[in-house]
Amino acid sequence: MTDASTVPFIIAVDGPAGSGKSSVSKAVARRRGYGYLDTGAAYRALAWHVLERGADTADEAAVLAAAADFALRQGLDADDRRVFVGDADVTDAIREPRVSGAVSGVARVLPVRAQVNDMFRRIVAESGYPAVVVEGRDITTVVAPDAPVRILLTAAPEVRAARRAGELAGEDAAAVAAALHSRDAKDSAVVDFLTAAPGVEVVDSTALDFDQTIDAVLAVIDRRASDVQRGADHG
Ligand SMILES: Nc1ncnc2c1ncn2[C@@H]1O[C@H](COP(=O)(O)OP(=O)(O)O)[C@@H](O)[C@H]1O
Ligand SMILES: Nc1ccn([C@@H]2O[C@H](COP(=O)(O)OP(=O)(O)O)[C@@H](O)[C@H]2O)c(=O)n1
Repeated sequence: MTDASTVPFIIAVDGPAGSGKSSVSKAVARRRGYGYLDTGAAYRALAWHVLERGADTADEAAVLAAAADFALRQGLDADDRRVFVGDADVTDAIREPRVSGAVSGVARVLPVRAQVNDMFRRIVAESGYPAVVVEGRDITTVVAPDAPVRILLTAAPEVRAARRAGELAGEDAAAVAAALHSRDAKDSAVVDFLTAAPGVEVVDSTALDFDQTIDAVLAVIDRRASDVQRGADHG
């Protein structure tokens, strides 16, 4: 599945927390042999890095300083979700509530967004995969606005909160829900991932189970890919 001469076909997936972006994108990538890029993991790793330096992500100068010295390693293999900052394996640490609570501070710093977006585009371009599913908040609008497939994955707020609470065993469900909604409110002040930009297809997973959501996303990919092919045939 790796051919460095291939320009990857990008499948851009955005949506709020707990909508299923990571799990659904990963499953789609596995089924099709595509690459998978979790852009939120990079923001989380940078937030971890800021905290590790004893700083606060509310301090923009501290975020910028940490970003200037940020050695992130993250692959595109859906079966290898490990994330490193330097030699530290931060795969589990970046999912901890202290990092989730700090990450929006990193995400609101615009020069940081520009820096990580360049990194995402480079990782995808050099990946060698025929196609890459890239998921986050601003992939359909900023990182890859020309992607042939652009999807906004949504679900009702209470459904998203319940899904996230189900993952964080031992955490208080009401506290998890409050943290998730507060993070969405902060994040959506920076980029709009609650409404679909023109040309972006909405997949609402509120009433869909996990497999049905995967099928809905695959159906969009196949439809868009055949539109692209038809355009090429007639162009
Ligand atoms: N359609 C669905 N039905 C039920 N559970 C789902 C569905 N989509 C995702 N999940 C589960 O919800 C949780 C949150 O999904 P996740 O992929 O982490 O969301 P996001 O990346 O958008 O925050 C995971 O445990 C995942 O397995
Ligand atoms: N493209 C992206 C992806 C994530 N983020 C930030 O990174 C955080 C973590 O993203 P995530 O995708 O891991 O979050 P979940 O949806 O998994 O809860 C978000 O809360 C945003 O602050 C962003 O600003 N832009």
